[in-house]
Amino acid sequence: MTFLPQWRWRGADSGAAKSIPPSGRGYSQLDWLQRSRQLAVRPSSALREIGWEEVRRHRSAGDAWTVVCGRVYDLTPYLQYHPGGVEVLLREAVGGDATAGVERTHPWVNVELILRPCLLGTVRGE
Ligand code: HEM
Repeated sequence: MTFLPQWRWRGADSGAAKSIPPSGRGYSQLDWLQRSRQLAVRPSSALREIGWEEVRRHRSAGDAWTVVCGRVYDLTPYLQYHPGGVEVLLREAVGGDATAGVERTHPWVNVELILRPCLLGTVRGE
């Protein structure tokens, strides 16, 4: 059996070796679980309604908000742990609505659970 380090496995569709996540060891979903436990989950009293114009202002790798199913998340700490890589999130999630992308690529992923410490509130009007 050929051993592939976890950031260079073969994609089921392409067969080509991928180089994601980009940062090497220490960025698996289990590492995120460990990291996320160090982040405080906001109490429900701290959650708020957030407008789209505010979401759109947080659109960089250092300040990355997104919306999935009407919930607003600060994705910044999760970016480097995303198994699909950082770039796709910056392109299709950050500063906007990631719901369609999640549904298209991995509808089975429990975003609500994974991003629990990242939850900021809900989108106004949804
Ligand atoms: C914003 C919240 C998101 C979370 C929490 C998340 C989480 C995850 C997780 C856990 C996986 C591994 C799934 C598995 O192996 O079964 C994954 C893979 C992937 N994600 Fe996401 N994702 C998010 C958004 C997105 C978006 C918006 C896109 C693209 C539009 C995307 C593209 C991908 C791709 C392409 C993979 C597959 C990587 C591979 O195996 O080659 N993700 N994501």
